Amino acid sequence: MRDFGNVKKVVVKVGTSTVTYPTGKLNLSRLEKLARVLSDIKNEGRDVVLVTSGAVASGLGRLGLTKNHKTTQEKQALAAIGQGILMQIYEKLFGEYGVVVAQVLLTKDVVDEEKKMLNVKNTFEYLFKYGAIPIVNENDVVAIEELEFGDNDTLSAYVATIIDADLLIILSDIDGLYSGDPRLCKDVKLIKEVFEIDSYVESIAGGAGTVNSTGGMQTKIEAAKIAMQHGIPMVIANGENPSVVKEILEGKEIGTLFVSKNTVSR
Ligand SMILES: Nc1ncnc2c1ncn2[C@@H]1O[C@H](COP(=O)(O)OP(=O)(O)O)[C@@H](O)[C@H]1O
Ligand SMILES: N[C@@H](CCC(=O)OP(=O)(O)O)C(=O)O
Repeated sequence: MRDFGNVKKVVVKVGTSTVTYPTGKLNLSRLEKLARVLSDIKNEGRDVVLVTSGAVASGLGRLGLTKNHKTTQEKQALAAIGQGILMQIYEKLFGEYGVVVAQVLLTKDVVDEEKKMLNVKNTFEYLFKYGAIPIVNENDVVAIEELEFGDNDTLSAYVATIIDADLLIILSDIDGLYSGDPRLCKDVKLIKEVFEIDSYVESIAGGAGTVNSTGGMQTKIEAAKIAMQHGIPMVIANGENPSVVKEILEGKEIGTLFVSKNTVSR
């Protein structure tokens, strides 16, 4: 068993493959379960942040387009269309559980500028005071790094450091970090715990698995580095059934845990 009994602040990141179908349409049954479990862990008394991808895919889905060969500018416009679609469904689903949500669009440079970072930190603080669940995505109209490198994973790690989270959970379309990309290699094994991001870990992390996703395991390892440097444990788990979030918090050994050896248990 893992000891997450004292986790007060938790950041949960969901990838494009978790919230949308390859058609770009919303995966409603999954989103319903996600809203339910996050509302539930909020009711337990925790501060919860949801970092969500899926804006570009939702834009594609709404327009009936496919991803192939979209330019960065096209993706920016699609993200602007899709972001509203995402917020509309989150507003509806969390609203059913009486939970207030807030849209927070960020760019990663907030961590480089003290003034901006303080503004963001203060906003999160008041959102928690108001009992809201901040729903974060990158501001793709302003920043293009993520659209090119698929980096909501590292954005979620930055958010975890800004709010001084006790745990970061990344939900993906795979059970965790394997000894090789299961889509490409046979006989790969799930790695349960990683205590250090060394050259071996970097070497086994490959790119994205599905048509609308970006970043793959590489950006999740980058996220783990950031989290571990700040003493924040991170778990990668399969978001197929979002109720795993609750099980992870209960200490069940699900997915891959990244924890620096000198991190005291939170
Ligand atoms: N070593 C690895 N272990 C697990 N998955 C890997 C690995 N290397 C590459 N991948 C790929 O990373 C994918 C998950 O990342 P990604 O496609 O970006 O999804 P998400 O939308 O959840 O961010 C997996 O489906 C898998 O194909
Ligand atoms: N801001 C983009 C996120 C792109 C991205 O990082 O996607 P993913 O690899 O699925 O987490 C969007 O909402 O489409």
